Amino acid sequence: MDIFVTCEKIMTSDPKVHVFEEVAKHNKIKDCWLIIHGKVYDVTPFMDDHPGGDEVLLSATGKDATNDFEDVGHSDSSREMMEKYYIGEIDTATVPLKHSYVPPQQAAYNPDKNSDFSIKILQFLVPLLILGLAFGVRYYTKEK
Ligand code: HEM
Repeated sequence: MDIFVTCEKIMTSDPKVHVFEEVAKHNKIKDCWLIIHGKVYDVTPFMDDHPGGDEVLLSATGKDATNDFEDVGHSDSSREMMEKYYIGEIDTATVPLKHSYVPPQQAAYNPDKNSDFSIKILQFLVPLLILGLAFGVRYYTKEK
């Protein structure tokens, strides 16, 4: 009876909650932990057998690997397989936020800017200069 109560306690007891910093340390072939869908998996025994290879599993350590896992389109059987490696939950508050891309600030387009103004002046002056030059050449080379 006592054993039954102990077993029930273990099965219904709260899962271990890991902090990100601790999970991220397990980033080796012989010691590899992953965070997928808020759960922590110790996939060390699975490294050699993972059909996608051990390199991808290693590259998914030290971060929330949910997107990497889902991007592959893992089968239902692979999801069932995961249960074998489940070792607890992740304290989501400790997971660093993803850096989202912030586009560089661009100066608003302003047609009255100085550079635009000088281009307009040049557009007007250059043809005048060419015309003046042409008249000058004609004047000095004219037979007297
Ligand atoms: C506990 C975690 C994981 C388990 C149990 C697991 C299991 C499996 C299984 C059984 C397959 C064979 C295909 C299928 O049945 O879906 C597979 C393929 C694959 N997995 Fe995982 N996987 C895990 C995590 C990951 C992660 C985090 C990544 C990515 C970083 C990954 C990348 C891949 C790749 C690239 C393939 C090969 C797909 C192909 O060539 O068709 N896996 N995985």
